[in-house]
Amino acid sequence: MIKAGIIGATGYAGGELVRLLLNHKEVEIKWYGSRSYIDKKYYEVYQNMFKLVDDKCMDDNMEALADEVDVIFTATPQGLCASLVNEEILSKVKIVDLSADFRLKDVKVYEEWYKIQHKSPSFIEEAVYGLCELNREDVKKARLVANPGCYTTCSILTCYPLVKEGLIRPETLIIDAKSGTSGAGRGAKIDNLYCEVNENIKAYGVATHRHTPEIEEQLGYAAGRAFCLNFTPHLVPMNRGILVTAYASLTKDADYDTIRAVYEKYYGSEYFIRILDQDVCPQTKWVESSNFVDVNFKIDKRTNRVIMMGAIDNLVKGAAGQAVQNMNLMFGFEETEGLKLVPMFP
Ligand SMILES: NC(=O)C1=CN([C@@H]2O[C@H](COP(=O)(O)OP(=O)(O)OC[C@H]3O[C@@H](n4cnc5c(N)ncnc54)[C@H](OP(=O)(O)O)[C@@H]3O)[C@@H](O)[C@H]2O)C=CC1
Ligand SMILES: CC(=O)N[C@@H](CCC(=O)OP(=O)(O)O)C(=O)O
Repeated sequence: MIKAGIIGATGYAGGELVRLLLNHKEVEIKWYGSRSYIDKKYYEVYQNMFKLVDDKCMDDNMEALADEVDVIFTATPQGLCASLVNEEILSKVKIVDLSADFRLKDVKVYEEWYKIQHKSPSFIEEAVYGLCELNREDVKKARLVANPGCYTTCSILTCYPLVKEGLIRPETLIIDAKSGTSGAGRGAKIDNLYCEVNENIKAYGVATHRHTPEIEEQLGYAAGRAFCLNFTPHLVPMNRGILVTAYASLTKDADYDTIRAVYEKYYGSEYFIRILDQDVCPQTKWVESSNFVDVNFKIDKRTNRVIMMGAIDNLVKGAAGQAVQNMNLMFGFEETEGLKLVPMFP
């Protein structure tokens, strides 16, 4: 049994971590970190936790926390983890950071897209990008894991097999993505008010969204060359879920069986990635509250393009579920422990 602390336990991603870790056989939560609710009972922030959690919220003192737990999750705004971490802390505990602080290897790219100065660039090189299905062996050895973004997880896993096999032209890739509102966090923002989101759909961050360089970097590693792509996110009136539809020109003629075999090659033995049957398009409802990634594709013979599709729950595989999956690998637990969640429907 290991002890865990969550800095940012009162946010949506942190709250989802609590839900998942309460059902994990090998973990006991010791620290419910907060900024606004210090000394308040955690269940008073989330009444769904009434009679399940009796602890009070604590501060974000990572040094004190490092003496009490084996693993720290930081589910906090961009910049916070980088401002708290140091060598002494990392010599005592493992950290899974759900923010973007250690995802991008080039600190200049981080500072340009996030508009903040990185407070501990010396740990960027060491941090492992925690997309478990692609970096499993490195995650097992890591002290510091950069948990991927929600849009990025879905986009990369949807396109990765065809990029890796050189079956699509990188310069033609366009990723259209849609997210539920929980992706924007629990903080009050006018854009996320009921009247702004309900019965509405809108693109945002067009040509400027900060997940673009993260997707480009990771697909660039797969392609073995720099990637430059269009990524357009949309906000849709649902609580959870990300749906990705990605378009690219094929480098050669390929039929259904050829492309299917490529997806099978990379994902055929992955528990959390489900390659759907021919002509079945992923839906967010089919993965809701689970750690699954549903993927599929369709070849458009008229345009010689392939259309790749993927769906995840942004709070599970896009955040807390993936963080638990990473922790399982880092501590040598069964990778699926605490994560064999059956999707909710309807
Ligand atoms: N929501 C999602 O789908 C996903 C989120 N993420 C990432 O996870 C992180 C958290 O996101 P999310 O849960 O959505 O955000 P929320 O706004 O819902 O939660 C933010 C959390 O951080 C805490 N916090 C804020 N500022 C500080 C501070 N200065 N010191 C300590 N704690 C602080 C808040 O505490 P309090 O409420 O007590 O003030 C709260 O617990 C972000 O980096 C986000 O990018 C990643 C993938 C998906
Ligand atoms: C719907 C919505 O607003 N989504 C957030 C992204 C989700 C997130 O939390 O960002 P990271 O994955 O980088 O941590 C956004 O577009 O900024």
